[in-house]
Amino acid sequence: MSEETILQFGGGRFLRAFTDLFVQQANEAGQEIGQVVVLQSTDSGYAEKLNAQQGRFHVAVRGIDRGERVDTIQEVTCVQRALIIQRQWEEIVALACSPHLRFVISNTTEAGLTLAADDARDARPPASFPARLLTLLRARFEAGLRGVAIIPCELRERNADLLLSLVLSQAKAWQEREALLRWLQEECVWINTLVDRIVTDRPPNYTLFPEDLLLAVAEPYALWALENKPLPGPFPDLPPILRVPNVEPYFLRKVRILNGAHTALLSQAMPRGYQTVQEALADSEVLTWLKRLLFEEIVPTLEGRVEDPKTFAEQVLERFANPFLHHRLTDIAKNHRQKVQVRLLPTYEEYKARFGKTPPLLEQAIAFHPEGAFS
Ligand SMILES: NC(=O)c1ccc[n+]([C@@H]2O[C@H](COP(=O)([O-])OP(=O)(O)OC[C@H]3O[C@@H](n4cnc5c(N)ncnc54)[C@H](O)[C@@H]3O)[C@@H](O)[C@H]2O)c1
Ligand SMILES: O=P(O)(O)OC[C@@H](O)[C@@H](O)[C@H](O)[C@H](O)CO
Repeated sequence: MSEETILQFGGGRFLRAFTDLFVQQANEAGQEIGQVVVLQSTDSGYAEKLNAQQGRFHVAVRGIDRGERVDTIQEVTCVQRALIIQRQWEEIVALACSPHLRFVISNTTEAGLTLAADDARDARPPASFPARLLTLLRARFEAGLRGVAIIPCELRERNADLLLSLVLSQAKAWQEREALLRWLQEECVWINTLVDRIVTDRPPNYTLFPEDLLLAVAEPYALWALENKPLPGPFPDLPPILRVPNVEPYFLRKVRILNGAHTALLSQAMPRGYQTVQEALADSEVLTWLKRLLFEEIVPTLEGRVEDPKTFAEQVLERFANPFLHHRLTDIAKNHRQKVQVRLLPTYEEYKARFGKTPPLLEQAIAFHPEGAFS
């Protein structure tokens, strides 16, 4: 199927090795999902690279899966084109009014799920991601077309509900019509999700497809939990994709354990001068600290609330040790303060409330500021 059915805010390595790879695999399995158009929000430059490569790139899946070594590579060809929001807004508005469009997928990081002060209704484009989305959906509504499914991948609790509330706030600030507000809530489907797969750039020693500037490296593990609401068209149906009544327990377990451990690890690894997660965990002192954090402070706050947090934490340690990944600490340190708020502080507060004392390792991790680590 050659129609462009998916509008994707963001084309970073995570979306390439996760949603795009799934769309590719589903298309190859005859599921007829359609093609993706990537929208570049920042000046990261990947749109030019994607277009120069005719939308094609490779995903290497590398690691150990149930004791077996996995080292595969797959070409992804489902990205039709990439558009730059600042320069090609009118083309993007036209695409939003395509009858073929069914899904809007996003990964705009922690920075994307906020409104900008004084965003102008007639700006082309508006400044914030929610205001841009509102403008595109309004164009679609005014064209008399059916709603779409909005599937955010940002690691925020109830990410779709949050995005909808931001879109509605912006719509009220712009005094949009009631009919549009109803259409957004009743004709569009807002799907809360939880994503999980560690994705890194090409490691220095990986020599396949040297001409591919967009090659991403992923671990074999992948989980995409999506709220099970009716969708406007075929969506990838693959083993890593779970349609569930409620994504909350998946979010809580993954973000508090895996992302919490990553963010906390910086406090031990950066001052020691390590560059990657794998290097840091080869240091037995750092590994022991991380295990204590996980099993003495994080897992106890999740017992009885999510399924088997201890086993999940053990699996996370194995995933972190994946010798084929080159996971840079500087990538994990981006937007650090916002990550601490979501990934560590709630555990800290819940630990104090549940056990009546301060968790010492979490306290250390929360006090750490990566900017100061190199000074
Ligand atoms: N890499 C992973 O292992 C992984 C796994 C799960 C989730 N994630 C999510 O991916 C994000 C990081 O992405 P990546 O690993 O692909 O890194 P990346 O640097 O390759 O891509 C970052 C993406 O975020 C977008 N972005 C950054 N700032 C933005 C802003 N202010 N407004 C709109 N968009 C913005 C960029 O355009 C790009 O698409 C994290 O926030 C996390 O939520 C990453
Ligand atoms: O991608 P970030 O910057 O939000 O967080 C860094 C890592 O914790 C994250 O990328 C994990 O590897 C990922 O969330 C695993 O699913």
